Amino acid sequence: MLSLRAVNQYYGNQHTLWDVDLDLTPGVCTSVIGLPGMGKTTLVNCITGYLPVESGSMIWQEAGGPPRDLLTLQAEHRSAVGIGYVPQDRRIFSQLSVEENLHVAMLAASEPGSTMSRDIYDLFPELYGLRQVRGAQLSDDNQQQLAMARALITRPRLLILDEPTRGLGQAFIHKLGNLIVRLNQDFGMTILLAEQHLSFIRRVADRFCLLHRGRNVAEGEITQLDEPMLAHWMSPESVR
Ligand SMILES: Nc1ncnc2c1ncn2[C@@H]1O[C@H](COP(=O)(O)OP(=O)(O)OP(=O)(O)O)[C@@H](O)[C@H]1O
Repeated sequence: MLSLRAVNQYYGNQHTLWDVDLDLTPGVCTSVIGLPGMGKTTLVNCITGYLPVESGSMIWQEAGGPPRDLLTLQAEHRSAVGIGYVPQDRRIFSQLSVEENLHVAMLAASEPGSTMSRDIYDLFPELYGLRQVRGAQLSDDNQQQLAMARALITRPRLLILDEPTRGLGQAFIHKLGNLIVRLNQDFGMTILLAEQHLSFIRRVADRFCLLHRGRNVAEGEITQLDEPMLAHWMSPESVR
């Protein structure tokens, strides 16, 4: 579905991503893991188009469709090809109600004639009772649900989540895990999850890609993410 080859990114003259290769397979949940500052957010922002890439390629291809060079598309056009994004800071409109936030997302998706679907409230039943409540008045858990609902209302084929568990309690994290598994297994959605919460990653992801100082140093099935690998790349000593 999405193939990255030799992606390099710089912040000014700071070389941040180094020759990153990554393949996302349809229907598979892949987690980009790594300690803080290793480049997870930078990588997802390069895929969504919010950050420019210095060199490399990103090819998007769906079954039966032609390959498309994502790097030629602006961020808003990448969402139109089927990429939904839930950023770490959620970016919901705090002065708009839940329903207005969802309407804005639908308008931005530029699907002429599409109407607000009740399906989204089937996935997020708590939001139904909060339709008229402004974003700023929602709890953190409900803001996260709204950010996900906003990304899902455009029916993406690839959903990208950047540290969705950050700052949230265990009960909500459990519920979030159930939702991600459901989207992946029941709806066949391809998911890219930037995370560092290991038990959550093990529960929801099929595959991992481990970033260390902006390089993809290991990848594979989630069952291959074993203790020696974690000790080597994800312990405090590994940043020295
Ligand atoms: N806007 C920016 N300008 C300059 N450097 C940045 C910027 N954003 C991130 N960086 C740097 O790029 C590197 C990778 O950061 P990034 O946020 O991608 O890591 P991360 O793995 O997502 O970390 P975290 O888990 O803390 O979100 C870090 O050294 C960070 O300080």
